[in-house]
Amino acid sequence: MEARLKTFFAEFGLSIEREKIQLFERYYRLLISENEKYNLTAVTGEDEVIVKHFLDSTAVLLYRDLTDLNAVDIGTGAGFPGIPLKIMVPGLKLLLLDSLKKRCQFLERVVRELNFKNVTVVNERAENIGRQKPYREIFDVTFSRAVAEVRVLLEFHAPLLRLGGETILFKGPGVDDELKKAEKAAKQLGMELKDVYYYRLPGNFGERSLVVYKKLQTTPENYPRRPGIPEKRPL
Ligand SMILES: C[S@@+](CC[C@H](N)C(=O)[O-])C[C@H]1O[C@@H](n2cnc3c(N)ncnc32)[C@H](O)[C@@H]1O
Repeated sequence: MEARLKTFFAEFGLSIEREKIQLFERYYRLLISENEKYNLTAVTGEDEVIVKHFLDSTAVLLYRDLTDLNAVDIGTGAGFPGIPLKIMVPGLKLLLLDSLKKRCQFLERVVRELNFKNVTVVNERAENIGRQKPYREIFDVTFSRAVAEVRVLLEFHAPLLRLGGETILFKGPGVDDELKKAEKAAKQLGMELKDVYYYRLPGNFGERSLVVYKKLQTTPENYPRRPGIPEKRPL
């Protein structure tokens, strides 16, 4: 696996040291051995996991540095993009948030076995944590991959983000419709679309995009609304 990881990371434009390769290998082994028990991922082939999960999660590093930032990964599932980003940027302070208890139990194990510092796992819904004082408006950067449409995600992310912070959403190649639909939500929540970066995964695994919003105003106190409402009645 070491050679495959090196090749794919180099093709993607990122350099990776030996210790990081070893952490990815341990993470891969845990993901595969615990997949049945925790229902973690449909993707299990070595190349596919490396490219579609590991590399894709690190795409943000092609565009910006995350060293020492305070980050939350909302709807992290088996740890994407949070865990690969933590491997690549050991100084990242990270909260891994997911509403599924089983996935959080798996993440606790990853944190223990990979010996991560400054990583917290919270089993909660984004709508609930966003209303709680210790978490509200404290994060420099917030991520989500494959969780919901942009206008729903903005309601999850904006309340957790500090003023001037950035929300980074991992999306497929065609995001124009979603961005248009999210214009009203962005305005209401004090967020502004800053950039959309398009990139191609190595090995013909397809195209993706990163959608970046910046927080310009404090989020009104009535957001996020109660669990389930953002999806049922998006802004
Ligand atoms: C399709 S999975 C994607 C997981 C991971 N981000 C990835 O890219 O592989 C969506 C995850 O979001 C979580 N999720 C969905 N809605 C959520 C919410 N409102 N609050 C917290 N987690 C949520 C689910 O439990 C699930 O693990």
